[in-house]
Amino acid sequence: MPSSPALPGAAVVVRGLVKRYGDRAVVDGLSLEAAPGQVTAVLGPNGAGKTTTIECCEGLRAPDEGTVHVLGLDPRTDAAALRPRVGVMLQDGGLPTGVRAVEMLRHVAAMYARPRDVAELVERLGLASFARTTVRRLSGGQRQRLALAAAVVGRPEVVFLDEPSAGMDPQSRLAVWELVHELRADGVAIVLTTHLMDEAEQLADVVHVVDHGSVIASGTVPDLLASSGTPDGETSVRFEAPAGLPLDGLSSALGAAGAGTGPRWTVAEPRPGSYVVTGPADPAAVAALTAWLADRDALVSSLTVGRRTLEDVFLDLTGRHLR
Ligand SMILES: Nc1ncnc2c1ncn2[C@@H]1O[C@H](COP(=O)(O)OP(=O)(O)OP(=O)(O)O)[C@@H](O)[C@H]1O
Repeated sequence: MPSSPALPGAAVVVRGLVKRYGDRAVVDGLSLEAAPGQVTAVLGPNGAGKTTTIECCEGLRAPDEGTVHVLGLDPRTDAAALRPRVGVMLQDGGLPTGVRAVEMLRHVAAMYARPRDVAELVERLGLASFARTTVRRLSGGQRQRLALAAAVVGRPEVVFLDEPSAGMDPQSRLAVWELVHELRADGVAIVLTTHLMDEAEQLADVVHVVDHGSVIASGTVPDLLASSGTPDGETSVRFEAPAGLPLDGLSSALGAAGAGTGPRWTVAEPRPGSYVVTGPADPAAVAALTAWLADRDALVSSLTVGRRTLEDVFLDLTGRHLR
C-alpha cells in the first residue's frame, strides 16, 4: 500500500512493517493507523499476520523493518512510559495462572493511578460466577473476559484486543461489544484483530483487510462494500452444490427471471462446489436459481440469501474465504 500522511492525532501509526521468521516475511510492508475515539479492525484469515502486527505495536516483538508508534512513542524503547497508557488483551489471555480471577484484576487495578471500579467491571463482564476460581481453571471464554477486564481496568488511551470475543458465548460477546462501544465513546483508540466479519461489521469504524502480511484494502465497512462494486440493495445468494456447474447458463437464467431488465448478476465458484451469486435477489430470482439447478439434477446442500458482507469483499479481493 502506498504510504499516506498520518491521520491527524493518530494514536497508532504503523509504517511499512516487516516481520520475518527465518526467511519468511509473515508481516510484509504493512501500514495502518488508528485514531482516538475509533475502533480500527484488522481483519484477515488465520495466519495473515494480525497477531504479529499487534504484538509489534505492544512492544512484544521487534520489527525487522518499518516503524511503529503508539501515542507518538516507540513501544519497545518507551515501554515504561506507555505501560500506564495502553491496555493489551492477548489472544491466549497472557494472565498469571495461579491466582484467583478477581484477585488478579484487583492487583492489576492497583497498579494504575485512576483505575475503573473493579466491582462494576466484574458485574458487566459477568466475572462474578468465577471470581474465586484460579485463572488456570477458567474456561477459554472466561479467561478472555478476564483478560479484557485487565486490559481496560487502568483506563488506557489505547487498547489492543486480539480476537476479543474468540470462544465466547453470544451473551458474553454482546457484553464485550458494549464495552468496546463505551470505550470508543470515551475517546479510547481501539485496535482489534478478528477474523469474524460480524464483529468487524458491528464494531469497526475503519477496517484494514490483511492478507499474507499486508493490507489489501482499508475503509469503513460501507466504503469497502461499495468499493467492491456493490450497488445498494444487492444481495448475495450462496449455495453449495456439485463442483463445476456451467455458470454462464445460470447468469442468463437469472437475467431472464428479472423481467427483461438485462443481466445484472455475477456468478462465481470461488471454491469447488461453493457458489456465490450477486444481484438483485427477489423471490423470482431464487426460484429461477433452484429451477436451473433442478434441471441439471444438481442437489443443493445449502442455500442462503443475504446482503453482501465483508466476507464477500474478501472473496472478491482474494478468491478465498476468510476462514
Ligand atoms: N514465533 C514464531 N515463529 C515462527 N513463525 C511464527 C511465529 N509466530 C507466528 N508465526 C507464523 O507467522 C504467521 C502469522 O501469524 P499470526 O499469528 O501473526 O497470524 P494471525 O493473522 O494472527 O492468525 P490467527 O488468526 O490464526 O491468529 C503464521 O504462519 C504463524 O505460523
